[in-house]
Amino acid sequence: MAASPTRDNFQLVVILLFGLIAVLAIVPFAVYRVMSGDLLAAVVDMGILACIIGGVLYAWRGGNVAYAGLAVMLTSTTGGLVVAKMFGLAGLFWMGPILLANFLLVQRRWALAIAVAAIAIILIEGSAFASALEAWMFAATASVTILFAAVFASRTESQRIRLEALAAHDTLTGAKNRLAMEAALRGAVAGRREVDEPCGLAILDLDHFKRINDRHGHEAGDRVLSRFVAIVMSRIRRGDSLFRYGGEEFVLLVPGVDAGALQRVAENVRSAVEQEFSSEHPPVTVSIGATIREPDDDWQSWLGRADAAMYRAKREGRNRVCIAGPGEQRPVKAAPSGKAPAPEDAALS
Ligand SMILES: Nc1nc2c(ncn2[C@@H]2O[C@H](COP(=O)(O)OP(=O)(O)OP(=O)(O)O)[C@@H](O)[C@H]2O)c(=O)[nH]1
Repeated sequence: MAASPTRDNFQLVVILLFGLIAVLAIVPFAVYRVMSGDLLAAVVDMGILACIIGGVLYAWRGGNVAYAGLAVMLTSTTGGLVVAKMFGLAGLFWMGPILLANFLLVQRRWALAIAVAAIAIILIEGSAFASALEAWMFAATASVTILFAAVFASRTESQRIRLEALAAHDTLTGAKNRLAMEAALRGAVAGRREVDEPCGLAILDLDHFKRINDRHGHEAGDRVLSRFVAIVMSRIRRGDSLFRYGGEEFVLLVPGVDAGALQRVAENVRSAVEQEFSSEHPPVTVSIGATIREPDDDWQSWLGRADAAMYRAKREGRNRVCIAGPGEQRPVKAAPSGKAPAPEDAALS
């Protein structure tokens, strides 16, 4: 099933909602202006609406949401200024919601800068006010409004960033989680069509991890998992990503490497783990299966090949790196009649 474009895109959702609210708010006024013979005002209303809808459609059809947000903000704020000029104090009522919405549409500093500029233009132009007191009251209320909006936007932003980090990371080890892994592998396979650079993938599985739990307890096992992740993270580049695939199994995505470089990265990780845990009893080691993305891979076949190589590393004695051969697959043992074939896991226990 195709993913909805709004599912993971908060900014796109905000822009779409803004467009919907703009239609609901502006269309009745445009109709009223036409019916009361004020065609110029109706044209202004429809012009503002057309520009906002253009920005919304651009974002919806895959355009850059940051640019779309800026375009929608500039259109609505300019529209608000024109309406204030045409209708005086009554037209100024629109500026409150417009300046508030800007904090949802674009980054805080842009919203703040545009709000200050819009308030300054209205005050300097001055035709909306019958007295200095009115101008002061507008300046004070508008300033308080944008200050609250800025504080609220800042809190919302930091909470959203924390929630996104929580949703993408494994809480025990800090590695990215399986959900993030699937998205990253899908992206790497799709990106192949745009950038023709090689990309490596490795599965890292701790050896005999059950023994650590059995001898030292589950909490000691947890500490080993966290230390393992810290060791791997210290050996990989900024653009590489480590994911917890499940239990004591991890996936490492290494963009921009060929098979030789991938083997060196994996070997470096393997020997670092061996060294760092050499004084433990039992010693902790890792088996690694790695492979380069092939032109006709989907993410599952790519991962499956790395898994087959990791399985071979286990069979060949553990604590080693195996690079998948072309078309390598995890062997299956003959199943009893009537049952689906199962991987030869029994041989590893
Ligand atoms: N402490 C701890 N243990 C975990 C966690 N997740 C999975 N495990 C344990 O990891 C162990 C995995 O055992 P196996 O699948 O038999 O693998 P293994 O002992 O590493 O053996 P090989 O992979 O064949 O080398 C099980 O005992 C799980 O309980 C976790 O989050 N914390």
